Amino acid sequence: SKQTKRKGLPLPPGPRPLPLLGNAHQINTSQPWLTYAAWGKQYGGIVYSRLLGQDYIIINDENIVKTLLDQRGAIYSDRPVIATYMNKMCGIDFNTSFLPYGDLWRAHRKIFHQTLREDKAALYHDLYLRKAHDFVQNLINFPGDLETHAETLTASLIMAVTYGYETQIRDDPFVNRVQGLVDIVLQTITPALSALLTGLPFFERLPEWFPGAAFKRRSRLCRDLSAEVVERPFQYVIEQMAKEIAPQSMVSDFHRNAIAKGEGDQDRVLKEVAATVYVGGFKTTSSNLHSFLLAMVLYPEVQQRAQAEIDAVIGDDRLPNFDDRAALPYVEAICREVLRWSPAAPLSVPHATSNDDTFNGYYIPKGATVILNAWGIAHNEAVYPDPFHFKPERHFTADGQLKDDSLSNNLFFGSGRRICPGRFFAERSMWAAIVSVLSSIRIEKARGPDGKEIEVRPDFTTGMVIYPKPFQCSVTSRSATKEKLLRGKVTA
Ligand code: HEM
Repeated sequence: SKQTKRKGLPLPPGPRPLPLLGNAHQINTSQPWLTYAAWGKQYGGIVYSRLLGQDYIIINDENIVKTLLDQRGAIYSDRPVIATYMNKMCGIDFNTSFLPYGDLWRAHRKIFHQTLREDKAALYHDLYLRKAHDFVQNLINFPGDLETHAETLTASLIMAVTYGYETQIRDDPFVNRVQGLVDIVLQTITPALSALLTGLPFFERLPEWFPGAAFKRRSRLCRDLSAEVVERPFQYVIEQMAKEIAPQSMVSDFHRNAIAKGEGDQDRVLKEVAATVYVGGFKTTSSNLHSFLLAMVLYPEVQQRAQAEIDAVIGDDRLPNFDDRAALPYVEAICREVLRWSPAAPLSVPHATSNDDTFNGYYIPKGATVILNAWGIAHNEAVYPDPFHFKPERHFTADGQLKDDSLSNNLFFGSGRRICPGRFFAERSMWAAIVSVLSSIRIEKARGPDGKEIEVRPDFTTGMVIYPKPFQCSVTSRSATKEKLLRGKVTA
């Protein structure tokens, strides 16, 4: 056919006809990355499939990810048209993540680069630690609500770094508004839309997906909420700046510079970028923290080894800080293993080609959705033996050195020009939370009334972003001194 013969080259191999919908039993509908990984084994590192007239290229190999998404960034940096459409439907047109590859997207990335690149993300070290200490105290006081604590930590970090705004522990007006918007977005990103984004359904049968009355109501609510999410916190910073009491933040930083350079007209883009931080950073970061807690419950020997490392370096009379980071390689390996063991975005965020291309003798059509199967790569036993086992040791060389890799330069933050611009901030806030938890508390399986341990299974939700299903655990303080130190740092 015309499709397969263009340039005389075949499309990459893949299942034909696609065993889809009619043959739903052949695919795993709740974890499409499993199906993609199986296709990877059968057809190779690059696979072609087609759904509802759309071309999908699925990549199951890290080297191919680098070659295409990274080295051929000029072709592989667009987003699928359906993603842009989804932004509109959810009332979040401001969202950088789904903007088409073009000038507006470039203006967004420029602001991210100026405010959250590595040296800028490092300006907030005290903040990451202070919020991490609040997190540990919440875990000690209310161990039954891990997910809420992970989300509270993430929300308060995001609001502080973006706007210099200190959130209230409960019912914060800004957080509630953004949370409302995130909830609507999650409701709107139905399984059907996810299917179009990722090429495989997250559902058994094709449901109704076209906008009905409920959807129209929702989208009006979305637009109102969205306008507030973009405007209100920004105005807050401008007011704080006028009173000269605005702390360091992404918005105050950029705004001050822009005014100094006579570029005050960048405000609209700045507002949109700031509002995007929540959309991009909230569920992903809290998912990783939640997975870390789950791993610690399931792998007590890993927890003990990390605690021994921390105790040897830090002792009992202070808490860890960023100066200790290089001396704690095992903690570093735990952070890497969290990202690998349970990638928060198992299929990353889909890219799209803005031109035809050829690769290894295959034809890659323009407009194809390109999927990075992050979960599949992370669980390829040829690269990561015993892939379901949480094993920080795998990040060390045979002679005991931490492998030459950095946490932020990691496939699980995506690849190429669209790579996650929040990775330096995410990486540092994750490290601060993980090292603070390990140094101050012990997390274990909870015990039932019969005194027996309550079993915990590593079960995860499904969707574009995944996180552990609720599990029980017990939390105990490791040291009275550290508990006091934690409290000493807490803001009223
Ligand atoms: C551990 C936490 C996080 C993980 C695992 C993560 C992961 C990702 C991934 C996989 C992508 C897609 C990259 C690609 O298309 O190749 C992405 C994009 C993005 N992330 Fe993150 N992210 C995290 C935290 C954050 C934070 C804290 C922010 C905000 C500061 C953020 C903002 C964004 C934005 C704006 C994009 C879209 C970039 C674009 O389309 O150009 N992320 N992230």
